[in-house]
Amino acid sequence: MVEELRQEYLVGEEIGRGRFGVVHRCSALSTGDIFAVKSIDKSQLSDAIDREGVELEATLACLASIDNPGVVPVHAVYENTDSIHLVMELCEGPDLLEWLHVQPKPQVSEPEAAIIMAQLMQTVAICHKREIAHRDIKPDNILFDRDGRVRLSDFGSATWFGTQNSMENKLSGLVGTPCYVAPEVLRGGEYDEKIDVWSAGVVMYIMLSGGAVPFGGDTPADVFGAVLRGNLRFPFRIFEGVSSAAKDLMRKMICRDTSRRLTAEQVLMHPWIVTGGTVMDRS
Ligand SMILES: Nc1ncnc2c1ncn2[C@@H]1O[C@H](COP(=O)(O)OP(=O)(O)OP(=O)(O)O)[C@@H](O)[C@H]1O
Repeated sequence: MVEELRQEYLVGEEIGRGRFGVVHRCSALSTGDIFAVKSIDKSQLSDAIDREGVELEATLACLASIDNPGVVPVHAVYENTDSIHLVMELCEGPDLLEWLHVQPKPQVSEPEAAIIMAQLMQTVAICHKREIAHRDIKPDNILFDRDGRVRLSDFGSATWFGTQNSMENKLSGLVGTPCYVAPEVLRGGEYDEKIDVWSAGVVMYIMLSGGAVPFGGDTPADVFGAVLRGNLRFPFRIFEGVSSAAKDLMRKMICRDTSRRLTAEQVLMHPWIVTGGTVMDRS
């Protein structure tokens, strides 16, 4: 652990763990304020893309969180040659994945899902305006603060697509999580920030289906095949009570043709979001 972190914070119990990071609760020794600290052991990162991601994570998480209440604020960063530690606001609530598992009813209601989607897409729209693509939107990276407000976390796969960074603002690299990743990422060519809209659409589908994924399979290869085919279906037994407005929005987010896929800004203007998921036309 970096010495300055040890001098300024008391690191407590583990509260989360991902592929790269271990997250602990911690308290500032000077004020007693409670935070979360995500620690990444750099020696565990064998892949060049992963190493690049870790270096960028702190910078992009800070940039994304300025005047953007939907991103977990980063309070301090400590780094040495072996590890990097991000001291962040502690999100007290469960992440969306845990929250979906503790739902007493099988499906999230449309108004509940619309609030989550509106907050998520406002956050994503601000990130995209700042030329930051998150590239790993999924329920485990959607946290809730103590007021129940959505906080997008884990900028470990994020990248900056500013004009000086890459030709014609195009991105590349195989990143993301199988069920949520957009087909253009899997195809291996260039892509843009609309990959986040696809992943957010998959999150919406999971919320309204009570946990079913649009593109599943027994192995990652099966999932990738299903994503590449991109054949979006709304099985009647699962989506019987879901409005056609919600399905219309999901079709426009989980859309293989990127020129027709909505931008994050356009998602915010869709009638299902604007009416807070209260459109009553069931189909
Ligand atoms: N600020 C926070 N407050 C509370 N819990 C957090 C916070 N940040 C992360 N966590 C918890 O720690 C877990 C792992 O964090 P995170 O997703 O950032 O790690 P990671 O190694 O980058 O994960 P991934 O495998 O998704 O790349 C999260 O799923 C969440 O439950």
